[in-house]
Amino acid sequence: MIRAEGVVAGYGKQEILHGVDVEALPSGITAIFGPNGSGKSTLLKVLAGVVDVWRGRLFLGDEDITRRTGHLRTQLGIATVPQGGRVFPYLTVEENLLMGAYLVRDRAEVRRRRDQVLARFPELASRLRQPAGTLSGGQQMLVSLARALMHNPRVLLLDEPSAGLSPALVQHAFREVQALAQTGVPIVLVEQNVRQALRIADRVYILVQGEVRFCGTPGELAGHPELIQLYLGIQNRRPA
Ligand SMILES: Nc1ncnc2c1ncn2[C@@H]1O[C@H](COP(=O)(O)OP(=O)(O)OP(=O)(O)O)[C@@H](O)[C@H]1O
Repeated sequence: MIRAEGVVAGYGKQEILHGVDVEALPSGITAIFGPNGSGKSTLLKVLAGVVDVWRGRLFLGDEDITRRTGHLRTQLGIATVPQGGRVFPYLTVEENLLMGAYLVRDRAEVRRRRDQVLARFPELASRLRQPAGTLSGGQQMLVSLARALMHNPRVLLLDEPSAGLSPALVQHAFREVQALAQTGVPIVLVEQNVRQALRIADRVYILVQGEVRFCGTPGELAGHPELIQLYLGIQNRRPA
């Protein structure tokens, strides 16, 4: 699965990640938590190929992808849903979905994936001709997830799918993410909403100032109330 080994990366001259080792589970949800500015989104961008690796290596399965461009990584099956979901607002829902399969030449295959994705997200099926920018925040998030699935990804990188959603929609978004993971797509999830994310995570990393401070299961994390309180802002002993 996707793996970072001793990754050092940053912006300009500013080093943000100082030798990060992270390995996503081959199935299920690997959650990355940590305080604001600790480098979580940067790590996802490094995995996606948006931010360059300065030192260290990245692997997808056995393949070294450290020097692969973002475009090539997409071809290899790494799909990203950026923070806030981001749809193409003036394109219809259907056009947004088709953008997700832009690498696929075979039209029948594109139709097959589209039908599969719409079966997964039936509330989008009745809105195919609607400009995506006119959908609610929660629906836009579904469009982003659906578009990422059109890639038929080997791994899905999700950056704060709950950002900007109302509490009811947050629940909905997490249910969808969990359901996606249960279909067999491994997910790397960056989330501020730690309580909700802990309910669905299978492995947890805590990143602090660009370094990994914890790796384990949610159950193992529950045995470290000091980490939970210090870095995740949760007061009670049991996180979920
Ligand atoms: N494009 C950029 N150029 C320069 N610095 C950046 C850029 N993007 C992020 N940074 C800096 O990198 C550091 C880590 O940011 P990052 O967004 O990865 O943190 P984060 O853990 O995802 O934070 P948050 O939880 O607040 O989203 C921050 O100090 C941020 O200001």
